[in-house]
Amino acid sequence: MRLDYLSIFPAYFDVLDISLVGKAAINGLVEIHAHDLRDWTHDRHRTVDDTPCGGGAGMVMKPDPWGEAFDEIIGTESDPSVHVIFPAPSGTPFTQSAAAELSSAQRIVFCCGRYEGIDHRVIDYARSMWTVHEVSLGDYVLNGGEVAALAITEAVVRLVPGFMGNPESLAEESFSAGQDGLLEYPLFTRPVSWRGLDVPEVLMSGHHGRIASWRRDESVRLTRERRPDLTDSDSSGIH
Ligand SMILES: Nc1cc(-c2ccc3ccn(Cc4ccccc4)c3c2)n[nH]1
Repeated sequence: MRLDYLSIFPAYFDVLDISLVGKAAINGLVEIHAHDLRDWTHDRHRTVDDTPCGGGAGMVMKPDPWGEAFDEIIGTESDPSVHVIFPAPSGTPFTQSAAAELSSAQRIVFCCGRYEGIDHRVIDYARSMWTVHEVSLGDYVLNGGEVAALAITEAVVRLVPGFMGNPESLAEESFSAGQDGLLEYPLFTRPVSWRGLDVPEVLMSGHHGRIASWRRDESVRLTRERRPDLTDSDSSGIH
């Protein structure tokens, strides 16, 4: 899997060399390429923004640098196997199932906007050439797309076959299909007693049936408390 990042702050992606994603890069599972959008400007000030047509506050990212960067990084041929991701507050909420779908992609290009956003013709052009995803991380406002690109990268790469040492652990995570779309139950490890707080006895009983039942009950309880929106979905085991 090749991952490209287009941004006016490409150094944001240096962190990928440190983390787990860095290991995947070393193992050849993923290739990481960060690019400075200003490399595709031609004026002395390396300008990437301009005032919004129709007025309004803030600045909008000009289409020209994006188009030239696309030509060089992706090419001028249409290819639906290339996934181009535009993080945006107006995007579709990013989900675990979207991460799972993207984990089989061979090529993902993250377009990280700043200012008030990117000229919409850039997205329209990308849609005419590749498979485009406008995604939101959640209902809160970031200053640009870089943090969202990092989060999406981690969610996707950890699902790439061969990346996780123990793929079985993926099945038990919150939001995974194996968890029936429920939140993960509380976790404990040694010591059994810590600052007057004890591990639930059932977990020390060695009785696998009771342990499984306790964990299920805890997942249902937590999901009902914190994410009632998940309790009605078809994928959840509770209705
Ligand atoms: N989930 C999520 C995504 C973003 C996001 C993504 C890309 C950009 C590019 C510029 N901004 C700043 C901005 C703030 C408010 C309104 C419009 C643009 C971005 C924010 N915020 N929150």
